[in-house]
Amino acid sequence: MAAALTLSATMAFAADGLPNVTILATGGTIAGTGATSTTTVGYTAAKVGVEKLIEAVPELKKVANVKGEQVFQIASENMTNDHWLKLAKRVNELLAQKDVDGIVITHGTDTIEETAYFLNLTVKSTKPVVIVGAMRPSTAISADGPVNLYNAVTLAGSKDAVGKGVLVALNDQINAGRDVSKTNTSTADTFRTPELGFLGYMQDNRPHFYRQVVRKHTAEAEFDISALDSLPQVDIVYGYANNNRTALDALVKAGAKGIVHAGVGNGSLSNAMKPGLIEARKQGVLIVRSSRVGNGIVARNGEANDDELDFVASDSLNPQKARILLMLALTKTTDAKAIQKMFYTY
Ligand SMILES: NC(=O)C[C@H](N)C(=O)O
Repeated sequence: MAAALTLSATMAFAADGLPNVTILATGGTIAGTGATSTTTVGYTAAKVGVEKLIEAVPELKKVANVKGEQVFQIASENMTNDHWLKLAKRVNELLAQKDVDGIVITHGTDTIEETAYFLNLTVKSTKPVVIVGAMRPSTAISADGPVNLYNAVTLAGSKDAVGKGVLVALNDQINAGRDVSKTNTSTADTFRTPELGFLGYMQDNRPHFYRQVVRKHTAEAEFDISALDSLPQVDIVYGYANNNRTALDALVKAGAKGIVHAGVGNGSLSNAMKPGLIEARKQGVLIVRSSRVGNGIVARNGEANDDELDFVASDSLNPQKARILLMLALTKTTDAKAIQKMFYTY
């Protein structure tokens, strides 16, 4: 295990009594600029640097000693496995330092839920990690970035956030990185944990927690990316009426080691798709049955006989999160039964 890992951590706080929070900036709309103050949709993401983001919220100084680092500057639709590996390694390096109490990551909202789950499984510390974004660019009359950033820094500097896994905080709500999803293309209240609910509120300069995720994460997770410079190729195929296996076959031919099937309903497989998945499995490709529904459990041996087909059921992970767990699982094993266990653990 790498020397930089902190398996259990307490927050030290600086001499002035404030926590030391590092903001890692990665781009997104929170750093976006529009042509006018009323432009809320047709803007350019990833333009404003981390120092400017910090300067825009002088109130941050009251809640933490804040340092900023520009890790990259992208719209989050361009997020890649390489970006995740770089980010997770930097987070682990920083959290191993005694003078870092928490991390905030500013991020585009389109893939926030994926980065949050990736870090939830690869950060080796119990110190708070909070991901934040905005739905409106920094230049908008109604910009949500400043208050979201203020709340995220407050949360990352709070002892209440220790050991809670990677958190996503926007719109005064705290969501778990495992479960949160973007549910609306453009409104400020887009981040939700459908049905299971969010964990708590940010209000009056402090977090108010009401629930906690019981699945393993961060310091308890078994995945170690410290020596990795790539991840196994895992892709997603989508279920829909009148579908076919063309995309699936192309992905398998292109070298996919795993396929997540975003099936209809409870992860159902059409007669057109099923033979392709069975063939792929026979060639050694791991198959995870997930659902495009976005809510609920895909039950093992429910809509397909996973025992017989040697498939994995995604439990409650949506396809994009199932892809992340399958990639990390494949860094440890290619045994479908062992991977199924991971889907019930994380
Ligand atoms: N609101 C946003 O941040 C959307 C933007 N496309 C991004 O994910 O970078």
